Amino acid sequence: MQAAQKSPRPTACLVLADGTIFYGYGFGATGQTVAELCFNTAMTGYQEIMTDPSYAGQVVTFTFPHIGNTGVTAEDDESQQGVAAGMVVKWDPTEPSNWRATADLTEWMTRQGRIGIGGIDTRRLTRAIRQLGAPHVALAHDPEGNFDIDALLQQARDWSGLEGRDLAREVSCTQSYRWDQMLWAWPDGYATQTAPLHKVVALDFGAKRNILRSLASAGCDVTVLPATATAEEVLALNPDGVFLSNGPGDPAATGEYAVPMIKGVLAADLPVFGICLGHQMLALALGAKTVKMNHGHHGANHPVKNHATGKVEITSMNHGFTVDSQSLPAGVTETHISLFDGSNCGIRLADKPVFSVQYHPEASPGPQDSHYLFEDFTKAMAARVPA
Ligand SMILES: NC(=O)CC[C@H](N)C(=O)O
Repeated sequence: MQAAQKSPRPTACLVLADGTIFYGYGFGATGQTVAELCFNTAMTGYQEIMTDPSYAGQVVTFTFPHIGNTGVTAEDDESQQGVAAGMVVKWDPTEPSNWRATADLTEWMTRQGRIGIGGIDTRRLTRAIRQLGAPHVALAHDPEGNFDIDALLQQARDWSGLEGRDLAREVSCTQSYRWDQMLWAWPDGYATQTAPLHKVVALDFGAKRNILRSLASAGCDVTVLPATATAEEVLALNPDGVFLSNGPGDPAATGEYAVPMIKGVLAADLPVFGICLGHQMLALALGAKTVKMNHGHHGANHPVKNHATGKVEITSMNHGFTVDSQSLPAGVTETHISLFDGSNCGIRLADKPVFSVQYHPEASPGPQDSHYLFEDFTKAMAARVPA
């Protein structure tokens, strides 16, 4: 008997604002969504990527073809719910084959209300993203295969994009809370800290859980505050240091609340550490500018040069905006640069333990070369002589 043939009728389509259409097979939720399209080159960690709040407003193209092979497990969620708008893959998601899997990816995508499209020539699509610069797209999934292409194209063209969008406020927690979970494995062995030594206030602009775990494992007692917390609210908790999280959207659109809060914290002379959106916000508060990139950096294999050590760190990245290094004011040192395009990847105040990086030292997913930054932060807090 012949094996059942898959229906040739496409059940999903991806419409780029320039009019290019990709047809494929839908999985996960049905319906349609409009977003910016980016690509991620990581070989693993699709669940962490899909649940990273920094991907709000973006559909992610996975350039690695084996997506779905480790299934999903709640332990790997980087936030409470799927936040990337959708996913594009080359093959239909692979069946899970992993002892940690509690569900398969397609079922999880349905539960999360996220649309997936498989059967796409992701190499061709990635080239289009590089050429067009992160295009606006409409992604639709209909099991009957009925698509109103003109309407989808119009939606992609009408979408206002991420520039000027403040999404951090939307994905942030609304109430403050304490974080107490450790990493299950520390890069140099297992987490050893039992009693937290440093009181840290972490501003949640869309914080990934592994960042909070990394802080806790480095010896921080972490209190998380909503994105719009003021400097007074931060300082009222009497922290030893302040952490600025990653998050989605345009950093410049958060200036109304993030910049005055950071300026207030800097005036209190506390150690400050920022990651990704937190890095961009710190740069803005110090007087620098941020700009939109052509297609951003999204992957787990990006080489970054650390100017202080001369070493190249392989890093995890996810950003579509960047700090304009030409705009860094006097007193702010560029500490790291991307070896892909020379863009800024880190800053530090010359005379204070205030520093931030554009990439993701929490490595979720990704390499752990830059984990030392969490220790640099705790060392700065340990060295601090309270006023
Ligand atoms: N991961 C992040 O924090 C991303 C920061 C910002 N939304 C950007 O795209 O550049």
